[in-house]
Amino acid sequence: MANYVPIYVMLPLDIVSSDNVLTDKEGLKNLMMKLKTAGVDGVMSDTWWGLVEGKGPKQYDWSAYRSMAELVKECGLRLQAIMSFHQCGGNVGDAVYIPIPKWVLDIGESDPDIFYTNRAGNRDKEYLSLGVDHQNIFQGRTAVQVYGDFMKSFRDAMADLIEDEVITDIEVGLGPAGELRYPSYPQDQGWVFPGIGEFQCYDKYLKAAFKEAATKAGHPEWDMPDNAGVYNDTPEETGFFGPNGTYLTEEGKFFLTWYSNNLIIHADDILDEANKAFLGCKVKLGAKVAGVHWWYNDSSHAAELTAGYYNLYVRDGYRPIAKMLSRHAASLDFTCIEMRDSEQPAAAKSAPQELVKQVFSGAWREDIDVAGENALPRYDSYAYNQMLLNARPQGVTDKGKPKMYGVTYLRASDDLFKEDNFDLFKIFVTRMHANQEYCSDPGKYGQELKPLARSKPKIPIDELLEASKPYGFFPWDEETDMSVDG
Ligand SMILES: OC[C@H]1O[C@H](O[C@H]2[C@H](O)[C@@H](O)[C@@H](O[C@H]3[C@H](O)[C@@H](O)[C@@H](O[C@H]4[C@H](O)[C@@H](O)[C@@H](O[C@H]5[C@H](O)[C@@H](O)[C@@H](O[C@H]6[C@H](O)[C@@H](O)[C@@H](O[C@H]7[C@H](O)[C@@H](O)[C@@H](O)O[C@@H]7CO)O[C@@H]6CO)O[C@@H]5CO)O[C@@H]4CO)O[C@@H]3CO)O[C@@H]2CO)[C@H](O)[C@@H](O)[C@@H]1O
Repeated sequence: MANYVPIYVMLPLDIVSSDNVLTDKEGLKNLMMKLKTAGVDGVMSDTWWGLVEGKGPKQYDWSAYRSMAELVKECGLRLQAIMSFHQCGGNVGDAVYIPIPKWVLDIGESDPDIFYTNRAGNRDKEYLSLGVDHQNIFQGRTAVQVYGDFMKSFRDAMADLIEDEVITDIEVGLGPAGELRYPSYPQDQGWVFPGIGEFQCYDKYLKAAFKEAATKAGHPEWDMPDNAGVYNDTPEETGFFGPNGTYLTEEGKFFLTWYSNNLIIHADDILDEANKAFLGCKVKLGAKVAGVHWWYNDSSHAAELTAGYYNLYVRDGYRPIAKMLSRHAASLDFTCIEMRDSEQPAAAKSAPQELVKQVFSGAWREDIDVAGENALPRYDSYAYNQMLLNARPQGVTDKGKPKMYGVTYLRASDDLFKEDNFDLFKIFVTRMHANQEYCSDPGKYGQELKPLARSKPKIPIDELLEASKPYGFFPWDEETDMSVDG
């Protein structure tokens, strides 16, 4: 079974209503039973902070999500639960609007700087700015404490389902769309693909933190960029990302290091809370990293930089993240594994295939597990074959390595269940399993769940950054040996 890659399917975003009720239990059960007939291993679902802690601080109501998780068990599936500390709405495919809790938004009324802010002063209410991670302003708690309490409450509410190994994965929400990133490309502020996006660090908390860092570095005169353009610019249109741009100067490098380090520290702190919350539980922690593939082939990697991934030809922006995850034994869940370079518009200088290779290679070098998702809904064999290739980049091997820890398909929908689409999807599932029967015991394919041990000691940021030295990629086959067409 060594080559078996488990496959999960994302549940619809709106299974729980805005008043925190599981609206169509029967319909959801049918959907899951249908997925079960395809042989999938499990499902992934958001658990929205805005719904569960919506009534007030620490007033958790898990009843709807418990019902959902019990259904998962009844259907013989496993559950990957997302700790969704973000808003639903504002990203590609967001069919419903679920804000963060009202009592938190109310705090934002008097202190709008709790939200990520672009240079023009626009606030993004999808997720709290990491600038307030350690600010004691949430009715006596810091943001990190609020996230930690939510996860402990989840563990208490779901203890039996964790014990029964129904809930096996915890995706820790670390930013907008649940991904570890800044909201640099918000559609509701006018961003369209493939705009370079904007830095989002102009709230008062992050501005003060930057001034302090620059002063400590002996440059009190350094400031955040004022020449990085606007959402839909190309790199050349800006002074920051253009040829010989500011990003290559000492001041630019200092800013980019600070901006991207913030994200790593943010994730490290919250994962530490997650580790404490799930200590001793047989679950795997995971963190999502967004597939920002546009402008990857431009020297500036502008879109990755504004998202907080300080990745250049001469600097690996992802492996330090993987190294940080290694201390929590967490998986890196990367989110554009279906895409091929040839499908992208030339003007976007996009390279999803190389990006996937880079991110996966870095993670495997740091000895952590890699999981993945498709970024956009796809039902065609090209997308499935690309996902299969990335799941086992060297095909079926004696040792079953390298291979992904799991793949989560985005997403269950009426389109997926159309006869032709679903028939192909079933073949895809079988191929993910390397043409083997569905297996209910992850131990048989080397993924036995062990009780979560305490995170290893903190790795100083300078040590994490040693991993930014670029290395080559792992060897990758040209095409999968498990094509859905075969
Ligand atoms: O429940 C869990 C979470 O779920 C949601 O978050 C997930 C999110 O939904 C995912 O997209 C993913 O997030 C990332 C992703 O990793 C990043 O790569 C990035 O996505 C960008 C994408 O990579 C870019 O290519 C670009 O996409 C644009 C695309 O390139 C354009 O061509 C166009 O696509 C249109 C297409 O032109 C149009 O024909 C049609 O196509 C569909 C077709 O109609 C249909 O028949 C079928 O064949 O499928 C076709 C493909 O969908 O519609 C397309 C879509 O409108 O526009 C695209 C959008 O501009 O930009 C993308 C960014 O906008 O960024 C994503 C967000 O960070 O993973 C997330 C995490 O799981 C929820 O948002 C979360 O709240 C939940 O927690």
